[in-house]
Amino acid sequence: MAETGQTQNHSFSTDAAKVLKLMIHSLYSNKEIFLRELVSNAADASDKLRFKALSDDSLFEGDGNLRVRVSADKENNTLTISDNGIGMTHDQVIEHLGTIAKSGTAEFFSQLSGDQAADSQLIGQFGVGFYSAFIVADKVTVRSRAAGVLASEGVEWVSAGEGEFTTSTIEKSNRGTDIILHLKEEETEFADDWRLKSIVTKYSDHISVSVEMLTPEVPAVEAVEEQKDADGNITQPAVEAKEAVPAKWEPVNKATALWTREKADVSDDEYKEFYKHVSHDFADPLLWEHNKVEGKTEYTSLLYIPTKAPFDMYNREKQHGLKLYVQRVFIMDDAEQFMPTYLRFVKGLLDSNDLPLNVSREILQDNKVTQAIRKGCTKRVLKMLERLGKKDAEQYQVFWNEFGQVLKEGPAEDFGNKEQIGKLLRFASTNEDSAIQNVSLDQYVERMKEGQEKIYYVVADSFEAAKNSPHLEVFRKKGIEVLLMSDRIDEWLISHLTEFDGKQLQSVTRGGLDLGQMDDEETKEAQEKLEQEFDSVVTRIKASLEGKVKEVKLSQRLTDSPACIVTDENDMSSQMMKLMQSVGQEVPESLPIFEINAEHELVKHIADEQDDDQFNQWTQVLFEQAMLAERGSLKDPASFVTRLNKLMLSLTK
Ligand SMILES: Nc1ncnc2c1ncn2[C@@H]1O[C@H](COP(=O)(O)OP(=O)(O)OP(=O)(O)O)[C@@H](O)[C@H]1O
Repeated sequence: MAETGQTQNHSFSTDAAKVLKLMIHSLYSNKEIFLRELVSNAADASDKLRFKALSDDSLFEGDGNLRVRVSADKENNTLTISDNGIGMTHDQVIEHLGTIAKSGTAEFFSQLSGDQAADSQLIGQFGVGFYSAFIVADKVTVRSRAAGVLASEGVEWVSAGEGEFTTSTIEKSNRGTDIILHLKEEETEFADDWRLKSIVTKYSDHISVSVEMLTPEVPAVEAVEEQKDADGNITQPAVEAKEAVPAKWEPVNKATALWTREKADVSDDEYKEFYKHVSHDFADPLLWEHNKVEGKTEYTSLLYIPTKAPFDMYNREKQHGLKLYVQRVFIMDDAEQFMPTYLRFVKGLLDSNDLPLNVSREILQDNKVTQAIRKGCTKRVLKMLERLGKKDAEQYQVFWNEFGQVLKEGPAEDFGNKEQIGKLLRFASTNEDSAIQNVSLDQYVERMKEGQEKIYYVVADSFEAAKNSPHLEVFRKKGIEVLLMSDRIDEWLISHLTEFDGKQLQSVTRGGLDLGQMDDEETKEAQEKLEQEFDSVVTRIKASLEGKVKEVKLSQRLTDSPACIVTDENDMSSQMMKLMQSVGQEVPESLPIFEINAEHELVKHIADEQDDDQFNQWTQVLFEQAMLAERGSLKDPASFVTRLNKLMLSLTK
């Protein structure tokens, strides 16, 4: 560490100047939020100290009255946010304030467009926290001393937000952090007490730490005796003596932890502001629920569903979870034990009366109370979403578009709530043939045709591929709805969601197609007749494709295409094979079933072909075409092209 007074120069770890410039530009129209961010950090620092002091009281250094102070100096155009929380060491300052952003930043910032409205949403998702100070300041000084270290081990961090910062060791007698903003010339409004007070009450009323501002000194008043002129008229009224009232720090926020209040006493705006404090999100939440649970396990939960997904939501390793309080004392951030991974977008907090104050992540892991709360919270979120889905389809769609992919991990992770999660899923379907995923399984079941027993779906690489799959032909003809799935996770989802509402989910590309009672007797008879007629052709094709197919069948699913590939009931689906291959996994060899459409002109043509060589060529081409349509690639594409060319050439003769 440097000697006191010695200054060290550092560079920010990313393209900081650019990032800051973009951020300032994007957030400028809502610049006052910098104060919310800084007060929020200061309140967090107080919470952290209170928690640490549970096991080491001496960290309070005799001052357990934790508060945040906001003060302005008009003359020097500065604004100071000061806390007596946990503070930071020299190394922590470099770690926390020297990294403008976390991993994935470069990629994230490449998405910014220069359009202020769109960018501010993106930046909000990203969370700028401390650095929002640079929206209004051209220089920021941070002076901090960590709780429990010597006064001489304070640290000062200074930066103009242009890619570099300096640190030096300072003497700081009081514990905690002072953030001093040297306001830009045009931002004098933030050195005005009234303005500051109104921002603090607007954004920070609900946080549990007291935010104080200095009420200026009222000077003493000397007593004056009443004086009258000769006619008895008062020329000088009496003035009573008053003692000077010294300047005083007074709380300007309510400082009652919002979740401890009665629901009926909390306004929507207060819930929204509190969300921004706990989540570091800039946008309003989509919905929330606040509950006091009584009974065997007692706790309060305040759970929020965000409107926008954070930029790194798909990273399953990313920290997530709820803030945990025990008897109103902050214990930890990101307590992931209370939410399953597929609900990792849920933000908010829990306050438990049943956990010990010295609870650690390890204790939480294997704890009955944790399990009961997790179960309760999971059910609550699922219910909350189900209600939204029923009440407001438009809002639900906003949710689904942001978080649907994550929710699809649910049935695999949370078997017990499979049916409940199933109700929340939305898919594209042949009902509308649009890529928008807005069909629920309940809606599907409602629309099922008479005699239809299963829920049909197709999984493909893209929506277009799913929509145009030859396997859908007979379903379209009969007017049976099929769910069109094309998200990467869908195959995984469907392998865990095999039933809904007592109805089996059935892939249209798999196994024998049994449309059950939906085929009338006439159709069945016609099919049997065709099968007899084509018996020898099928045997011939089978011989021609020896070693390449498991079986050859007359298709019941095709109307327009000559042939298609079907996966045997117990084999791995084409989509799962592709998924495994894409992550470098070995895929067990399994032969497909080849189905031909006896009504198709090409198939009729082959059936009549007497020349064995020609017959083989046609069969191979039909087979390879079907493989291409289903799997997207061929083992030997060059031979396919040669064969096709040869056949086309023969047609020109
Ligand atoms: N007043 C403070 N006292 C102690 N530590 C602080 C203070 N302000 C900031 N920090 C530290 O600096 C870190 C970075 O703060 P910053 O506001 O940039 O991000 P954040 O609050 O962690 O999250 P987000 O980026 O989502 O806002 C904090 O996590 C905290 O460790």
